[in-house]
Amino acid sequence: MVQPAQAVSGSSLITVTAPSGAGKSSLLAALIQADSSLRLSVSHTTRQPRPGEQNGREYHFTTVDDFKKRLKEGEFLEHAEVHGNFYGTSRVAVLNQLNEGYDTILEIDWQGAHQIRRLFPETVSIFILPPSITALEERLNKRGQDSQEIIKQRIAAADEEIRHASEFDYVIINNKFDQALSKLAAIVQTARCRLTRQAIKNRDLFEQFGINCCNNQ
Ligand SMILES: Nc1nc2c(ncn2[C@@H]2O[C@H](COP(=O)(O)OP(=O)(O)O)[C@@H](O)[C@H]2O)c(=O)[nH]1
Ligand SMILES: Nc1ncnc2c1ncn2[C@@H]1O[C@H](COP(=O)(O)OP(=O)(O)O)[C@@H](O)[C@H]1O
Repeated sequence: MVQPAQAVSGSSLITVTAPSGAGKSSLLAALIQADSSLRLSVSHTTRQPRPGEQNGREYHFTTVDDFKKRLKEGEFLEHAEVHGNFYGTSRVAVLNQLNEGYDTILEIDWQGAHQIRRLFPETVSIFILPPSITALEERLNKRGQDSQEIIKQRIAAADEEIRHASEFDYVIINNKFDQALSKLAAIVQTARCRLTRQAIKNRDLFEQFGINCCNNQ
């Protein structure tokens, strides 16, 4: 069986999924700050920017028409509708990052993680749980960036999202932030070793994904 794109350049592809407010963005920001060889993929979304969010940094913000056009043109490695908005991962951007030698994290919902797992079975998938639904609600309120209506919608969706946690390779409960961060860092490190070993076996994917050959294996 052909193996994942992460393998082709010796870089790893990892997915991180969590209900809104569980703390995935905060954990990933801290992880990436401490490790310059890790990169996050910047998704396209039709959601409205929150206060402080910058186009091209948190997301590439776009319209529904533009998103659908990109989708039709095959631009996305995976995509999903989440909380009434479209989200998608740019195929070219991810493959370029992997090619440049960056281990790449996709912060995507369970539907996207499912698509990535089907495309690249060796991808390591991580699900982050909040300690409780009450904590989730408190965190979304404390974050203070969404309306009460949106917060309610996200809390209501959390139950269904959490049902998918058992499909993931690893589940982390984000109760104490520093402990969750240590666990995430350890899992990412293990994933990188595993995926780099796998890379050596999968050179046939270079051509399939249009990736330049690398010299580091
Ligand atoms: N499938 C998929 N999901 C995404 C993508 N980008 C973000 N998401 C997910 O969309 C959901 C909503 O994200 P967002 O609106 O930023 O809200 P947040 O979860 O409260 O930070 C989260 O579950 C994200 O992981 C993507 O490119 N693809
Ligand atoms: N372990 C934690 N304990 C308390 N608050 C947290 C913890 N982790 C994250 N938060 C806070 O919860 C809120 C939501 O976190 P965020 O990273 O935006 O979640 P997500 O990206 O999953 O929607 C933020 O205000 C963040 O500072």
